[in-house]
Amino acid sequence: MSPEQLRSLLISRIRDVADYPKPGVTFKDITPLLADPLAFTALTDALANRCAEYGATKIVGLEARGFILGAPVAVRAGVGFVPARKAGKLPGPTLGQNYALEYGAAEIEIHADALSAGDRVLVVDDVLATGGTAEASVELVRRAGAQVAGVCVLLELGFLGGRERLAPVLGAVPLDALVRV
Ligand SMILES: O=P(O)(O)OC[C@H]1O[C@H](OP(=O)(O)OP(=O)(O)O)[C@H](O)[C@@H]1O
Ligand SMILES: Nc1ncnc2[nH]cnc12
Repeated sequence: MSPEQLRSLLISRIRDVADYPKPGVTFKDITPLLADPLAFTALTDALANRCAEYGATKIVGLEARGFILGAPVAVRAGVGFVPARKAGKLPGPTLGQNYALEYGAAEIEIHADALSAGDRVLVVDDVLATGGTAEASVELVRRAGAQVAGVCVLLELGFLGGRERLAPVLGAVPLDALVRV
């Protein structure tokens, strides 16, 4: 499948929901994509290819939708999966990071011993909106002593400026969106 065919397939399986979860927000619902095995497999394969390209040794997936996308990518790419969870859910000692997102604020945590100095991490999430979540995850990975190899999202909402916000944080680290609107 060409990149353009992949893009068309993926975008055709993302549904717009007006005024959710707040008035004025158009929510990008990926559940139709998850329900289509062809589209979900194509997405998983594309992200697993990025993982190999960037030489990543671990996937960090962001709760909750980043878990759904990131876990099969880790299996397909043959690397470990590290969950970045919303605060208070991990049982061991954690590192945490507060952040704001398009429609609220939150804190994510990873286990303090989940990553080591030799790890190269691919951060996987479904949507890049304001970039608050991605920025927090990059900070967490670096505070855990690992290197960020790349950030990959299914969908970038370009008009919210996440890419511009992340540019100084990422430097030469690639930020890859399979679909941009
Ligand atoms: O770029 P930002 O403005 O930070 O927004 C992007 C984040 O928002 C959504 O997560 P949400 O916290 O709604 O979590 P969910 O996956 O649990 O639905 C989405 O899955 C991204 O993680
Ligand atoms: N508009 C949006 N749709 C889906 N997920 C999001 N995360 C942040 N903004 C979002």
